[in-house]
Amino acid sequence: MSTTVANPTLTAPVHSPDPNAAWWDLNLIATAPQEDLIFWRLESFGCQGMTSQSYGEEQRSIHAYLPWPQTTLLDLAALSLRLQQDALIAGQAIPQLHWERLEPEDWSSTWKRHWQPQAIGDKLLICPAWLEPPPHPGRHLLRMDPGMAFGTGIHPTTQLCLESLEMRLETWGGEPPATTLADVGCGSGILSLAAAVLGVKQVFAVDTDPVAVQATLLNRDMNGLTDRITVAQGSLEHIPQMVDGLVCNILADVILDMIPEFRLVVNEGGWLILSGILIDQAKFVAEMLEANEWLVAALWRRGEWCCLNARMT
Ligand SMILES: C[S@@+](CC[C@H](N)C(=O)[O-])C[C@H]1O[C@@H](n2cnc3c(N)ncnc32)[C@H](O)[C@@H]1O
Repeated sequence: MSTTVANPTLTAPVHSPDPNAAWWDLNLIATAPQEDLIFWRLESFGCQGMTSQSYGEEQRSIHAYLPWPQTTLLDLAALSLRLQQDALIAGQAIPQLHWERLEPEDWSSTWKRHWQPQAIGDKLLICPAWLEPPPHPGRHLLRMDPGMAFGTGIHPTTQLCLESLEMRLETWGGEPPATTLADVGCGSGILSLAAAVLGVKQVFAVDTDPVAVQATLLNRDMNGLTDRITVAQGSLEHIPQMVDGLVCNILADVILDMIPEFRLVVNEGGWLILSGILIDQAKFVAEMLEANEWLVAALWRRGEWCCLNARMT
């Protein structure tokens, strides 16, 4: 059995769920090819903490969470209808949505049960902090407790950024091609941690959400990277110095606004890794990059999501 977790949503305003509130636990049984579309619909609806458990090759049990009582039974019925319509339009089997109410505090621990260690790219193994890591020869171990912040490493956008970082930071002649990096919208800190273990000497992580700042500090210290990662609450303007590279996994709208500012923090010859971008938004983001004298060197895609790698022209 394998497990994937997305925590929490990308498309709703990113905020931290209140562990003192009750939640709806939504469950759908679907097949693997249906998964992307269902995740997309659940995210658009504002669901959080999505998980997908595999049984055999094809079957998936998908869980997602919505706050109670802000979400009424009528809302759930509407979501169910949307999911059915999506499946009909895509010519897929109709998934059945079931829901139950979770009492306060259950939410924060429930999704953790579904999250298992996961190898990403060729060099990383992400392991929930509360589990014993499996053997991981040739891989750097990152122990993560994202708490209520985004960034378990399972969302496609996080994976695309991790894999891009790995490719970018391949050592040539023993020296990694970046010594400083900014991680804008650090969430759990997963990208900062990965960059540090892959060789970046100093990482500057920022996030507007104090919950994310706390999670990054916790994960940084738990992984023995205290002296390599500086964390601040805020955004681009809180990067304290010029950097060689910048990674940013937020939403396309936010990234579009930031693009004109990237040159103010990235050194000559520097590079960008940008995700949180839907595939049909990629063209706008690429055009904005080019208009600001960035060369789009690669586009990596996973499902509906993509990641742009750019360098300064
Ligand atoms: C999708 S999460 C990415 C987390 C992590 N970097 C990853 O790749 O898994 C986006 C994060 O960006 C933060 N954020 C949103 N708008 C921001 C902004 N304008 N400046 C800095 N951080 C922002 C959110 O609080 C959230 O933690």
